[in-house]
Parts: sequence; structure tokens; C-alpha cells
Amino acid sequence: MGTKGNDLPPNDSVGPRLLAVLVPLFAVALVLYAIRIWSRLRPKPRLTAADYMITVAVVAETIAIGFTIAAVSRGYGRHVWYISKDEASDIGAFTFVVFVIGLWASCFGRISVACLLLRITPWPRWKMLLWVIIGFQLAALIACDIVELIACRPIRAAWEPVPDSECFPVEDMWANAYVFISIAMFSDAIFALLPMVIIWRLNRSVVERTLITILLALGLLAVGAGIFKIKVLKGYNITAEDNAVDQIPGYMWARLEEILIIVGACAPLLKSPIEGFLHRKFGLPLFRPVVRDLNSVHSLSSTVNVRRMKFGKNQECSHGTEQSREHETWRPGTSSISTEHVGSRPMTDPNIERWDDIGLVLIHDFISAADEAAMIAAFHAADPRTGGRKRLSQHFGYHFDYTTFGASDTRFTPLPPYIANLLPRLPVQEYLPDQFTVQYYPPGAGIPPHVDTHSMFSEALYSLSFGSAVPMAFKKSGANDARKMRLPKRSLLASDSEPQPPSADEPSGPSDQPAPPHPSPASPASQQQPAGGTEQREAEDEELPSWELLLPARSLLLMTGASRYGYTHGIKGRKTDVVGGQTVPREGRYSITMRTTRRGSDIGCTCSFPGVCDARVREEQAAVARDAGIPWACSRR
Ligand SMILES: O=C(O)CCC(=O)C(=O)O
Ligand SMILES: [Fe+2]
Repeated sequence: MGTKGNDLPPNDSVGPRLLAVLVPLFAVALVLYAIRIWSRLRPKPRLTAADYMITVAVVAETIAIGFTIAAVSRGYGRHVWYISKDEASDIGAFTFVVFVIGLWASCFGRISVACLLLRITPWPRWKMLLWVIIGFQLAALIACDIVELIACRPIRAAWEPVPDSECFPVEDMWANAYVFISIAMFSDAIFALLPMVIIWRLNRSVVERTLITILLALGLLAVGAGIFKIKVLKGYNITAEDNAVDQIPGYMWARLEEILIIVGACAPLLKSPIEGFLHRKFGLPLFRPVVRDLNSVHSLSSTVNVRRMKFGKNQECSHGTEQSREHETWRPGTSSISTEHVGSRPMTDPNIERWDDIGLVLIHDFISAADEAAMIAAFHAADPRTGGRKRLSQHFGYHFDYTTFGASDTRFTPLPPYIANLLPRLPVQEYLPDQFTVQYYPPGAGIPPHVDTHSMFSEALYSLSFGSAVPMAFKKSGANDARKMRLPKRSLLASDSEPQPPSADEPSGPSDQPAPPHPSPASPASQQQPAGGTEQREAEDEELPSWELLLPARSLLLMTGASRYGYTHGIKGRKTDVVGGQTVPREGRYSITMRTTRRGSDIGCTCSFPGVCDARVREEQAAVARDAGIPWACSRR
């Protein structure tokens, strides 16, 4: 020993202080992890790759902390002169395990964050980057652990003196560590940056976005710990006699980094539990979209007394089976819709027509003639075709996905100014559309009757009409529509590039339906669930209320509640329409359909119109198949 007698430092240990920092923080990480997994398992299991990855990280860190405690109990943290040979050997072996396994905790923690970001990132380039990061993390983990394990022959020489052993040169081991640290820092920087970019583009309330950002920012603490680790490692002398004690600060920062990665990865998932807690304890509203009074946002209505528009309880697409069962009593024709209310105008503003009982609002002159001309020019600058017979579509924001009737996760086209400028003026401001389909309907083109997918899009749907007027046909959904939902293929395809199958629902010829709408009350027969076969169902569906509503050029239609969930809408493919008793030839008509996508656990629907809810239909099909013993793979949730 080089240091003798009085020169020896006192026989104390920094080990307990090391544990005093690491153990409580690790306990916090475990609690966060438990809450995360708990919230992902209830009401029904929704574990994703990110959850499995973080579980690997937590198991690895549990082992690392366990071996750290074992090492401290054998004297890790004491000066070398007060440790026996056996203790030194144990400490060396235990901390060796921690170095090898600790890498798993940090790597799988980062991979878990990457999996989470992959789910919410719409941009393919960022997705690619995330996959590259996952690849690098795995490669670095494997390479680092292999180097650690083969560095010394025999392996024991890595932590205790062994005669005639051979180890890699110290410089090579440092190079290995620096490569790993660089990859880690790069990944952490991306993880810190990317969520900010994504979250602030989501159509969520500012409060919600701020909460998610703060929670995600916790991950930045791990970056800080990584920087400290590098700092102390730089000053570390591996050949110093008392190097086990000198190692402790670097050891502590390395474990802190691992634990903070786990904390950072779990924290954003706590949004829902925190939201629920704030709601229960302090009565704060849930982060749910709320519908604003048209008066307060729309200049056209600023001087009139518009009835406040809210989603009634039986119109809201809410979560919870109990509530949805309760709503199953809803039948076409039994709501408070009657000719008394429908078609009347409860306000004096001639620009706004509304049918509150079915949640339908039509705002006339929503855009100016100059805006209309600019929109038409913008559409044809991108697609000059006007002579065809088929509907043409252009997609902005998340593209409409004609295979799922939802929105693409990956295809996103930034909004042109003419669409972006509409957003602040939309009546429902609490959530804004992020899926836009601009369509051109040449004379004779239409769109089959359909209910926009319940599970994939939020309640409010918009259709902005321009170019010319067209009657939109509404019909209460009946058993026949429910039957159609069960067919494997439905199609709204229409553009030349996306051929539209012929639809029996699109007869040509003049309309004999007047506008504005006057749906007749349903006959008692239609209020019963039909018991007979297809023909009987179709016959009964014929009796359901239907009407056509003329959508004038420059008007904005807002569908919510029953008109959104419980009615089909469509445009008959005709060359002429009867408007006010006059036969009017159709002209080219344009529309912008605006929808808000549901993502992740928001997908799915237990709303008041289960008969035509696509999510419910899939669940039913899966249940039937399960009961019949047929393996069924389809479940969107
Ligand atoms: O063109 C319209 O106004 C409506 C289009 C529509 O219903 C749809 O794309 O789902
Ligand atoms: Fe639609």
C-alpha cells in the first residue's frame, strides 16, 4: 500500500450517501411505473410496445439498484485500505454486474420513449429518425456489453487482480464508453426536442399541452445527469490506488441518468391519472372538447340571440359501457325531433339556420365571394381537371384513409393558408379539425349516403360549400344502415385515381324533396328493432325520416349530435335539382370536409348511436366470432 499510518483518511464511507440519493429516487420511478401500468391496464388492457420496453428498463434498474445495495453492504464507498480482499472482490463483481445491466435500463428506457413518440409522430422523417435511434440504441447496448464481457480474460480480471490475465488497453475501454455516451446524448436531445414539436401541433387545449410538455421535460433531467456523468468521468483516474471511492460520483450520475430516463418515460403517461385526480379532488374540468356558443366566436351572429348550443347527454359520444347501454333506448323517431322544432328558426339572424334537436347548424355566407374564388383557383392550380364525371379530392392535414375510413397516421400535408385561415372562425374552437378533404363535384357527381366513422373522428364535422349550391340528403340511420356497416367493404372513394364503385344509393334525376328539411316523425313501426330479414329491414328503413337540405355556396354546415352520429348524409349524383319548385341544372360544386381525428386511446366509441357505430360493430363481430370459436384478429382499440 502506498499510503501509510497518519496519511490514511478516516474510515468512513460515502456508500450510504450514495444509497440515500439513489434509493428514494428509484422508489419514485417505481411508483410512476406502477401508476403508468395500472392506468394502461384499466378499464381494459391497452399495453403497447412502449410499456413492454419500459418494463425491461425497470427490471434492469431494479437489478442494478439491488447490486448497488449489496456492494455498499460489502463496503463500496470505503477507502481501499479498509476493505478486505474478499470484500473488494465482491464489490468489484457486484459493480461489474451493475455496469453491464445498467446499460439495459437506459437503453430500453430510451427505446420506450422512442416507441411512444413513434405512435404520435405523424411525420415520416421523424419516424425514420426514431427507428434509427432505436437501432443505434440496441447496437450500442449489444456492442458495449460484449466489450465489457470480453475485455478481460478471465472475465474475473475485470474486477480483481488475476495473475497472467489479459485485458483490453484502458484507452480502448474509454473509446467504447465515449461512443456509447455520444449515442445516448444524441438520442436524449432528439427526445427532448421532438415532443415539443409534436405536442404543440396537436389540437388540444393549451392547459393540456402545457401539462404534457412539463411532464415530458422531466426527461431533460436525465440529459443533465448524463452531462454530470461525463464531467466526473473526465477527471477519473483509473490507475489511482483508491479509485473505488473516486468512482462513486460517476457511478451515482450514471444510475441517476438511468432512473431519470425511467421517470421521464413514465411521466407523460400520467396525464390521464393526473387529469382524473384534478377533476375528482378539485372539480377541474376534464380535458374534453367543449362546444362554444356560436355567438361568441362567429362575427355573423354577434348581434343576435342564438340559443346556446351544447351536446345533450344523449348526444355526446362518451366513454363507458353503462352509459352507452342506457343510450341504446334511443331509436330513430323517438327523440324530440318533430316538425314543430325542425325547420323553424329559433333566432333572428338570417345567416344562421339551426336544428338544435339533431345538432345541425348551417351558417350562410361563411366565406366571402373573393375567398371562394381564391379557393377554387387554389384547387385547380393543383388539379386542373374540370371535365371529368368523377369527384376529385385533395387532402390536407392528415390524409383521409379510404381503407379504414379514418385518417392516416403518416401522410400529412401542411394546410394551405385558405384552410388555415378558416380555423379560428369555426364555431367549435375547443378542438379543431386536423383532417381536411377538399372535393370538386362535377355536375352529376355525388357521394353515397354514409355516417362518417364514429370511432375515428370527433363529434363536430364541417362541410364548407363553395362554387355552387347542392342539396345534401339526410336520413335517420336504421337497421339497414347498421347492416351496411357490417359489410366488409364500404367505399367513399370517388376521385379518378381512387375509382368509385357504382352505388345503388345514387340515383339520378331531379329531387322531389323540398328544402329546408322537414323530416317527418317516424312511424311507430320504425321505432322497433326490425326482426325480419333484409327486405323487411329495408322496407322499414324507407319509412325513416329523410330530407334534403340545400347547402348554398359559401355556407358552412356543422354536424353534431344526432345529425352527426345517427343520420346518414350524402349527395345524390344528379345533373339537376329541384329547388323551390324550379328545376335547376347542377354546376361544379366544391366542398371542404373538416374532421378532427381521434388517436390512441381516444379511438373507439360508446356513443348514443351504437347501431351505426363502427367500433361497436367491430366489437360485436369479434364477440360473435369468439363465441363461435373463430379466431378474430380485428380490433382497432
Ligand atoms: O361534400 C360534402 O359536403 C360532404 C362530403 C362528405 O360527407 C364526406 O366527405 O364525408
Ligand atoms: Fe361525410
